[in-house]
Amino acid sequence: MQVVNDELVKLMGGEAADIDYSKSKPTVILMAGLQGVGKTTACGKLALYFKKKGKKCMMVATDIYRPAAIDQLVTLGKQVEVPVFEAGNQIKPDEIARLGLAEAKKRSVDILIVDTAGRLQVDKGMMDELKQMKKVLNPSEVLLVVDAMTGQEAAALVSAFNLEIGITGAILTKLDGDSRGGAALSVREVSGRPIKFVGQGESMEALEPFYPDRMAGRILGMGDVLSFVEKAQEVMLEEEAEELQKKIMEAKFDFNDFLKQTRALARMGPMNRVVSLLPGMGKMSQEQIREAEKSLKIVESMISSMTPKERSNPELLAQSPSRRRRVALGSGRSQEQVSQMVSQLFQMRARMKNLMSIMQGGSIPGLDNLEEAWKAARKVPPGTAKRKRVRMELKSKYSSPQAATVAPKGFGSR
Ligand SMILES: Nc1nc2c(ncn2[C@@H]2O[C@H](COP(=O)(O)OP(=O)(O)OP(=O)(O)O)[C@@H](O)[C@H]2O)c(=O)[nH]1
Repeated sequence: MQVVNDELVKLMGGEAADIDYSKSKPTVILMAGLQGVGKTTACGKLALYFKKKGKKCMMVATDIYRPAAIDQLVTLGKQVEVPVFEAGNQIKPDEIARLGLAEAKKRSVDILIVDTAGRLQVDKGMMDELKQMKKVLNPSEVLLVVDAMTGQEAAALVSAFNLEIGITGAILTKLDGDSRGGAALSVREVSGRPIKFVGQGESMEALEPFYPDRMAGRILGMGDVLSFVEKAQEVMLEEEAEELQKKIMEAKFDFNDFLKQTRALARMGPMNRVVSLLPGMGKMSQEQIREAEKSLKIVESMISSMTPKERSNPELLAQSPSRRRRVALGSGRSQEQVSQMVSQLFQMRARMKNLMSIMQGGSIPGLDNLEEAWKAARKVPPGTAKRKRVRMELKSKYSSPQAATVAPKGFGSR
């Protein structure tokens, strides 16, 4: 498995590839791809990504064929607060591009992102138009936007674009879908060019740099513990986590803590995406994940109809059938659902206490010293060979299938 993983990583370029910034402003990024792959959405996401890095951005709308395309980009521009240059749909795309570039220079913009029209399939007209725009713009990047759901035809598509106009990289979109992202292999293998970003949802925040090692883990169904930890750190402060760990140790985990956890989990992104990051959990079907989400909603509705005292003292509910009846009525659930939920909390307390006592001796079997190793990895400067080696060691140690412990039946599960 490790050998296959390493070969996949190599196949996809080894490590993340950054945008090639031009020496003189603006760095021009020309977006290309078939219709409906997510080019326009990717423009908005890229604009937000660079804006967060402190770059001054502007987008150019050159898709004069699809009626709503210009409005769509203008709307996305408003959403991410990045200006969009458009000149209606009566001027030729390369002329709009020329005017947009001039405007970007006037405003001394750092990054200019040019959206283009997609077609249902690769056609000569589309290629000629893109060639013309490339001549006008002389872009630093020509990014081919590929839908991750594309199957084997991705290879033909990538080579057509690369041969005709020459791409510098790709963006793989819709990775939040069921696909494992195998199209990533075609992009690199066929064009020799790196994937630079991945899109994981319709929202403007759902864009991340592409990490070959993480994608390899995903393709092999080994999850991606490192991305999971990063996401968890984004939604939960370290001190909160420590305070929670203390409560678990003392078997005092209550319904308030449970609510906090479910809300933190919701902030990490769509459940199917979060679950796919956990080793061994990739096998959960979409149906099971939807079931789990439904159970969480039911549990949350019952917790919300508890009094604050009951939330922090679940014993009150365990001892009083009338309290349980009131909660059932208040949440529109049955009394046995409330009783089951209360007893599951106590079971969870016992199980988590047991898990913690194992960890007290060092760590969870198979994930020993993950925290220390993780901290050490983050100290090594990114982009260095050492960092790559440390990440590969982390990866091999914590994301292999044997490290995957099947999660105990969760709270509210059937
Ligand atoms: N789930 C998901 N949907 C996406 C993603 N990126 C784009 N979409 C959706 O895919 C559809 C097409 O996106 P567009 O950005 O309009 O695609 P396009 O390539 O610009 O299409 P044309 O303008 O017709 O060429 C829209 O409904 C987007 O919301 C993604 O990463 N995940």
